Amino acid sequence: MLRIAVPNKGSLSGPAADMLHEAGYQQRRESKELRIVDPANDVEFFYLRPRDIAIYVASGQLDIGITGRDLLIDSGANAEEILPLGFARSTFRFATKPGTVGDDLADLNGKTVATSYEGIVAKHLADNGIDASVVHLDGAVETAIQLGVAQVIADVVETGTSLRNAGLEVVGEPIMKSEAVVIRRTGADGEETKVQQFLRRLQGVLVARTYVMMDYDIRAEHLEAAVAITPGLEGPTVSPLHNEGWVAVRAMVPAEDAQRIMDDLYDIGARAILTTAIHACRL
Ligand SMILES: Nc1ncnc2c1ncn2[C@@H]1O[C@H](COP(=O)(O)OP(=O)(O)OP(=O)(O)O)[C@@H](O)[C@H]1O
Ligand SMILES: O=P(O)(O)OC[C@H]1O[C@H](OP(=O)(O)OP(=O)(O)O)[C@H](O)[C@@H]1O
Ligand SMILES: [Mg+2]
Repeated sequence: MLRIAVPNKGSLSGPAADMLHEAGYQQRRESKELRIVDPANDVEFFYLRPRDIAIYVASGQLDIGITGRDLLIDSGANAEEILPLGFARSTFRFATKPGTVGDDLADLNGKTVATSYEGIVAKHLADNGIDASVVHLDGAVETAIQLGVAQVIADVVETGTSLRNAGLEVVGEPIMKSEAVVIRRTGADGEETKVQQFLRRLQGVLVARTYVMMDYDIRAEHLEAAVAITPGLEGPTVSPLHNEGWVAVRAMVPAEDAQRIMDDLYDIGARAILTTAIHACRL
């Protein structure tokens, strides 16, 4: 049975459960459940603190886990990212009160940096030869500056609202970009067939979320121009129509471009242009 770690709280937990549900896996019914078995899919899910997931996966007790890239790197655990999942996207940045330090990393010399991600910050400072102290806080680190615990913070930024509310601004280059990822113990090869099947299911959800199916009719002489607009994945399906000189074309297109593609197809003579959602797929 495949043993999988899933975030039990925080920004990762809801979207991770939604994605697993869309991939056809049973998920827990209430938030206090710490473990469930999905016998139909031969999978066992463990609901763990996001920060601990890389440690469990690295220990070899769990085959795979879903966590944040930043949490994986911060943990220093012997696990690696095998599939990015496109949700819980964030940037990890330094921030401070305006005027405290400039954009040069060297300005952090001698300063105190508060963060919940001590591993990432200490390594970044050391790699860049900066001599700054790091104070570990569990969360709400934006307040550390007002309360005098640090002059600088390093934290997850998504919309920037938390920083603005605390009267802070980002300084320097982003330290890293993060999103939810599937992780596995570095070099692991156990349960290979089941792991690959699990990854294909999640990839199927990612594709279903990012592509739509587009169908249209076009005169045969404009087909090449239409195929250039909708090349599909392995080339579009082209079928003859009952009306001589016309063909029907079917191709997957990126959902975010669908409206522009429909305009472009219309302009070269395509008609009866339809888009439909993809609910699941295996590429
Ligand atoms: N506002 C946010 N937007 C997007 N991703 C976020 C946000 N806050 C945290 N994350 C991501 O979520 C993961 C951290 O999850 P974790 O559950 O530890 O913290 P959290 O979501 O801040 O929850 P909490 O601190 O309430 O427990 C990291 O990968 C981080 O990049
Ligand atoms: O840029 P924003 O959209 O404001 O998002 C970033 C904020 O979200 C997270 O905080 P959370 O609410 O999880 O609280 P925490 O600091 O206690 O983790 C993160 O730690 C930042 O504070
Ligand atoms: Mg948080």
